Amino acid sequence: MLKIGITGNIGSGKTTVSRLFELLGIPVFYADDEAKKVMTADPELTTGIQLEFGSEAYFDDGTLNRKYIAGIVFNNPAQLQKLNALVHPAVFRAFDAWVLQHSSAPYVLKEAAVLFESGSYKDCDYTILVTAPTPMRIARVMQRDGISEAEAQARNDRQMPEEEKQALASFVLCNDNSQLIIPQVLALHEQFLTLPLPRLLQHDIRRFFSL
Ligand SMILES: CC(C)(COP(=O)(O)OP(=O)(O)OC[C@H]1O[C@@H](n2cnc3c(N)ncnc32)[C@H](O)[C@@H]1O)[C@@H](O)C(=O)NCCC(=O)NCCS
Ligand SMILES: Nc1ncnc2c1ncn2[C@@H]1O[C@H](COP(=O)(O)OP(=O)(O)OP(=O)(O)O)[C@@H](O)[C@H]1O
Repeated sequence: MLKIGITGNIGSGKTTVSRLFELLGIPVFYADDEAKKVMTADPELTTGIQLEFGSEAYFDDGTLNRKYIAGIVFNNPAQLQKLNALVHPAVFRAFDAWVLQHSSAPYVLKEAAVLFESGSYKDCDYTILVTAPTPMRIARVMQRDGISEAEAQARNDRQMPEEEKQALASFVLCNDNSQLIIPQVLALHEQFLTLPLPRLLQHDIRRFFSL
């Protein structure tokens, strides 16, 4: 069974695109959601996070104080690295267990904001990058989350630039409204069902034709 990573910088539309694959019956593991789950459910992790970021990291009822943590980590790369080092191993383990539960699917998707930054793309057979220009992505996130331009920009600045990700991705989906997204998803789905080329070969073909 193929494991396909799907990512894109903030506001690119990777969750929207992943939902389209779900409509086609493809199981999707949402790493960002899983991260939040383990950050409240795994006692070792909650202790580690409190030791690193203080007891304000959680509300009295045990829920995660996302705004507080976001305020720290998205303005300080070293703090973000510490949080990633605590959280990512637990998410990787959860993904491995999840894959075993979906072994009858033709392929599965792992949706992750930091697929390339975390190195978890190396565990995928193929990767999809969803792209859109930065101002469009920032505007989408401001509208979706009701955050300021500076807050959205700070998160964007903590991510690897889109151009660097394009060089690593097996497939690129353009979600800037210049091309319809559903036909792009359908074409990729057909390809994954019928043409499971090894990742390296696919990557080399794309590079050869400058796709
Ligand atoms: C700091 C937290 C609590 C903020 O939560 P909040 O609900 O406000 O944001 P959310 O998780 O939905 O993230 C929104 C967007 O921020 C960006 N983002 C999130 N985590 C990271 C990260 N580690 N590095 C860079 N950008 C990130 C992504 O574009 C993401 O889609 C949360 O993002 C978090 O715990 N991040 C660290 C864990 C992590 O890496 N998760 C993602 C993949 S496992
Ligand atoms: N093609 C599109 N046209 C207009 N709006 C879109 C399009 N694609 C996504 N959006 C909207 O943009 C916002 C961001 O999309 P989405 O949540 O899928 O992005 P994301 O890459 O998962 O973001 P994040 O990294 O913040 O989790 C959402 O409100 C979504 O409805």
